[in-house]
Amino acid sequence: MSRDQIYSLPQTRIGDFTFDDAVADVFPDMIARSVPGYSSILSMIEQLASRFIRPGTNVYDLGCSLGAATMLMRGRAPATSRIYAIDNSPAMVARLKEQIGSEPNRCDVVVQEADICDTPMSNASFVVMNLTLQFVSIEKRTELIQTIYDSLIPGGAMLLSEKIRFDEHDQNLLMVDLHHDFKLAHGYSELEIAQKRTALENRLLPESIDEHTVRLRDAGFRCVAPWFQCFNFASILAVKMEPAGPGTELSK
Ligand SMILES: C[S@@+](CC[C@H](N)C(=O)[O-])C[C@H]1O[C@@H](n2cnc3c(N)ncnc32)[C@H](O)[C@@H]1O
Ligand SMILES: O=C(O)C(=O)C[C@]1(C(=O)O)C=C[C@@H](O)C=C1
Repeated sequence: MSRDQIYSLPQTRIGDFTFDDAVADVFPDMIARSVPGYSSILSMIEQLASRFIRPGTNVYDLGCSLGAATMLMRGRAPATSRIYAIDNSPAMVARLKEQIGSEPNRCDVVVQEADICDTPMSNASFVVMNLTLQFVSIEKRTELIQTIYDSLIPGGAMLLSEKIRFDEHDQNLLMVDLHHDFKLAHGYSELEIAQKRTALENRLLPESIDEHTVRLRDAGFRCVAPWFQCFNFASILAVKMEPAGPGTELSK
């Protein structure tokens, strides 16, 4: 695995962070050393795939990067389901297309270079947005979450992982600081951390768990369960409930 050294030398002008060839080349190392709990989240995506993916349905990995979640889900998905792995970074999509082929007795994987905000979705049993919504402009997030909700079959689920912010000032500072310590402990220098922070400033827009929860509930998800948090990263499972059976009280 190539080591991420993108921000190791001083830069005179730090441009906005982009998912270009340089990032795609080192992405597995970058994300493992930058996101506390990334490997745990991936292994839970695999577990959830077994539970939620239904035969004959679609699965969406939105902002799939190099397809880490897609590969794990494919191992658990019925052969009659289909995974759409979507990303708008040509560098990520090219690498994933090279790697993924058809495998006997495994479901199809369709890799698409597209903006997830313009992607039609339907008949979905499981939708994953692992650290992607944070890069979508805030004005477009509500419509995107609604599109996902509408595309899900009853009983289908969405997993949303995000970098988060905290309303309480001291708590926010503490979590940002602990994330900083995490990066130092994983071999990044103060310079690398500072330069990447500048690059991400206008690109990665974190919201609070409450803001995410309210948006998910407003879209129609009745079960919204934050299930993971480590410092300023969190993951939420949202389930579209089956319609209530005859005689069952609907409690909203
Ligand atoms: C942090 S990475 C996601 C990591 C990946 N989901 C995983 O589990 O390894 C964010 C990805 O989202 C993609 N992305 C950001 N905005 C997007 C958009 N509007 N449409 C499609 N992909 C997007 C980026 O190109 C990048 O590959
Ligand atoms: O390095 C950071 O501070 C991050 O926020 C990590 C993060 C992310 O959350 O998406 C940022 C960009 C890279 O894609 C990998 C990880």
